[in-house]
Amino acid sequence: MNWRKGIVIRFHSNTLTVRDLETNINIECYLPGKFKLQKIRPIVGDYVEYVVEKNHEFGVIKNILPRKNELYRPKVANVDQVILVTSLKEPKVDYIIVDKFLVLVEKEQLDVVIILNKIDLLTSSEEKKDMQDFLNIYNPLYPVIPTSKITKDNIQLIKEVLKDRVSTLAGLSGVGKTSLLNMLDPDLKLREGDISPKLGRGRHTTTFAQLLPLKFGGFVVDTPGFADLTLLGIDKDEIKLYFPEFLPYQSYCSFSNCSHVYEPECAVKEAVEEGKISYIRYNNYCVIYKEMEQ
Ligand SMILES: Nc1nc2c(ncn2[C@@H]2O[C@H](COP(=O)(O)OP(=O)(O)OP(=O)(O)O)[C@@H](O)[C@H]2O)c(=O)[nH]1
Ligand SMILES: [Zn+2]
Repeated sequence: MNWRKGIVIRFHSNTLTVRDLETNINIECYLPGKFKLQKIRPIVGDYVEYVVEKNHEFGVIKNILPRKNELYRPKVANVDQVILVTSLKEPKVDYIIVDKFLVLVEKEQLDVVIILNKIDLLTSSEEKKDMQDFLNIYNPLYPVIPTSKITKDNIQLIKEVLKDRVSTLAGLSGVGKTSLLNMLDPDLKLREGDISPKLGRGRHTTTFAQLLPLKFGGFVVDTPGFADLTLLGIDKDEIKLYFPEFLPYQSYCSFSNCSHVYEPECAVKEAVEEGKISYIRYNNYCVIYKEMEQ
C-alpha cells in the first residue's frame, strides 16, 4: 500500500487532521493502538506517514518521523522559525522585552526574524529616529523587517520568509500579530485576538495548538509562543550565551567564567565601550541578569 507523507495540523478526540505534503489536502487519520501501547503520542507539527485503504475516507497513521525540535507552550513540533512581532508605538514595546523574547528564542536554538510592525504610526522626526535606532541595534544581529497593515511595506518579503516553513509568532498583546496574518493571507479570516491565549475560557482552555496553512505555502502556529516572559528554567549564568554578539569576546575576559556584569578586565565591557556591542543590548543583559539574581 502507498505510504503518504503529511504533517499533523490539528487534533480531535480520537483522530488527527493530517495535511498531505504533496496534495495539500487535509485528511482525518486514526492513530492505531500500538502507538498508545508504546506511549508514543504525536503532536501538532509532527511529520507522519499514513495510508488510505481502498474505499476509506480516513487514513491510518503508520509512522511518526523523528522531531527536529519540540516546544511546550504551545505544544508543537518541528518549528522552523520564530517571527517576533513588535511595535514601537501602541503599544510601546521596550527593548528589554524584545531582548527577553530573543533570549527564549536563542535558548531553543530557533531561527528568528523580527517584524517591526505599525511603522505607519511613526511619523514625527523623533519617532523616525526611534525606528532607525531599533534597526541599528537589531539588524546586525537578526533580520528585521519593518511593516504595517496601513502602508503594507515589505509584505512580499515577509511572505517569502514564511513560505514553506513552519513558523510560530511571538510578541506582546496588541502588536498586530493577527492583523499581520490577515494581511498576508486574507483567507485566514482571523478575528483580532484570535491567536492569543485567552486563559481559562473559550477555545484556548486547551493547550493544543493548530497549524494554519498559508495559501502561499507554509504554516503558522495559531497560538503565539513564548508569551510567558518570566524566563523560567533559565539559569542567570546561561543568559550570556543567548546574546550572540558577546560570544566573539568572552574568551578574552580575565575570568574564565566572567558574567560580564561585575568582573574587571572584561572583554565584553571593553567591546561595549568601543562601540562594537550595542550599549542598550549590554545594559538590558545586565538588567535581565540582575533580575534573575534575585
Ligand atoms: N496603525 C496600525 N494599527 C495596527 C496595525 N496592525 C494592527 N493594528 C491595530 O492594533 C490592534 C491590535 O492588533 P491585533 O492584530 O489584534 O494584535 P495582536 O498582536 O494579534 O494582539 P493579541 O491578539 O492581543 O495578541 C488592532 O486594533 C489593530 O487594528 C498597523 O500596522 N498599524
Ligand atoms: Zn566578561
